[in-house]
Amino acid sequence: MAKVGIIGSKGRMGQALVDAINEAGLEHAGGVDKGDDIAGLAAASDVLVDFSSPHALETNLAACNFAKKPIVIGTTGLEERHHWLIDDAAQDIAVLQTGNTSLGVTMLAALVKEAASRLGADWDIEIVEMHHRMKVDAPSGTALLLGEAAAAGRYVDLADNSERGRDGITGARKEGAIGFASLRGGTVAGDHSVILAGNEESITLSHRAENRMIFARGAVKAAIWLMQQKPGRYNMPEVLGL
Ligand SMILES: NC(=O)C1=CN([C@@H]2O[C@H](COP(=O)(O)OP(=O)(O)OC[C@H]3O[C@@H](n4cnc5c(N)ncnc54)[C@H](OP(=O)(O)O)[C@@H]3O)[C@@H](O)[C@H]2O)C=CC1
Ligand SMILES: O=C(O)C1=N[C@H](C(=O)O)C[C@H](O)C1
Repeated sequence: MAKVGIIGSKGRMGQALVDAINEAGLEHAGGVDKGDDIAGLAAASDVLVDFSSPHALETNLAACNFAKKPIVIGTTGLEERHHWLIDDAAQDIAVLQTGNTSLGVTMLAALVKEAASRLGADWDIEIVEMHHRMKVDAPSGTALLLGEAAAAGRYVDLADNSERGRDGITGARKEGAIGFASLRGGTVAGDHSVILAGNEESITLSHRAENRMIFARGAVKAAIWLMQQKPGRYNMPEVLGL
């Protein structure tokens, strides 16, 4: 039976993961939180799943690389330097990083890419997300993933076209911009809408997470799949065949 180690085990996602691991008939190899022994966990696990903090990423990747174990990274709030670290580690071990492990969001991203590629740049794209009051990063990893999908559909770079944190006299919207807005409150597990606003008509593509088990089940599915892969960097569409 495959042994799954959890990074961020006492957190909201870590707890949901324990249920998903049991539900899938896998073994829980143990878990770590801030200050715990990640090297020991990596040695004891067949695959690791990380829902913790960007601050932990470098150490986590080093431990997985040393033990030659694959890792699923669901942690969000990652910066460019974190993606370089992931690319580097993926030369030696299998790594899957995603802002959202659910089937629904993976499908939504494919629909957003398709819509963005078929509609002209005169259709303005805005991404709105709402999460629980404890969330520490914005925009959400999912919002950024959906922004990347829209940008890929338009064959442009998200970094050159995103508009974040509008406030005050912002001036008119730039043509081709992909806008982000983040709401925080209550216990919302994760709501995302991508609005494509044209002249006198608009389309809204949305996803609502009703609870965290959708993320946990997706992460376990990804972990099982990742154990069979060669070193490299992978994503959820590959796991789900979308
Ligand atoms: N990709 C996806 O589908 C999803 C991603 N997420 C992301 O997962 C992450 C965790 O979310 P959530 O569970 O709600 O957050 P929580 O704050 O509930 O849990 C985070 C856990 O990580 C631990 N942690 C913090 N720093 C470290 C560290 N340096 N090393 C090891 N463990 C550490 C915390 O331990 P301690 O209390 O000791 O600090 C805590 O137990 C977030 O980035 C979130 O956005 C969430 C849901 C789905
Ligand atoms: O922090 C959360 O809770 C979530 N984080 C992920 C994100 O940043 O998109 C995924 C999900 O929406 C829940």
